[in-house]
Amino acid sequence: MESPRDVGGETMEHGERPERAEPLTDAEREIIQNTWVHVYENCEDVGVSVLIRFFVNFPSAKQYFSQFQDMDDPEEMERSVQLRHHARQVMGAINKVVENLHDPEKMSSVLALVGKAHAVKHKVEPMYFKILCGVMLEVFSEDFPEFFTAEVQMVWTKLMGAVYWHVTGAYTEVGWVQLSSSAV
Ligand code: HEM
Repeated sequence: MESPRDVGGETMEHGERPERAEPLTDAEREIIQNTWVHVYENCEDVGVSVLIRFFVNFPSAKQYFSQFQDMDDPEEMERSVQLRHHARQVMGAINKVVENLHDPEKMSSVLALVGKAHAVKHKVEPMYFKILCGVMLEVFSEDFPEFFTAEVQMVWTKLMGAVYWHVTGAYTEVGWVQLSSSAV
């Protein structure tokens, strides 16, 4: 099991929520949009790789998925319809965020919806979002080393910090109280 990459912001368990997500500059937005194009062209493959890495390294995250909670074999996971479906959903939501970087309200409403659904419907421990954001960055950087230079990775870390900030904001709004440190 690996320790999660830090995508910025303190965990909710520590109760130290930054007042706002660090805003992106115009140049940073452009960097994200230019690099995302390459990732999104391979949306499904990259999304599936991200989720397999996530579930292999953090097996407790499988508990929320009825169809593969008992699966350990990455090849079997790759064939799971539910995993592939969630990979598309995750990548689709990130695409919406990237498309709306210039519109903070839209970006925040997209992520608030994601946060609310995961808190209320799926009851996912929010710490897993931080972990998954870190895994996304790791896989994007490994799969597209020519685009994800150190500078680009830093900008993406900032975006992932914003994603986590908005998602956890929605958890707070719906009164999430199930705080535990069992995620890692
Ligand atoms: C940036 C991270 C994530 C994004 C953008 C995302 C996006 C989505 C979307 C758009 C849906 C469908 C909407 C809905 O059900 O209302 C969904 C469903 C779901 N998500 Fe996520 N998700 C993320 C992270 C996670 C994590 C970390 C977990 C658990 C460890 C998780 C577990 C689930 C489950 C269990 C479902 C329902 C799946 C099903 O019905 O087959 N998600 N996700």
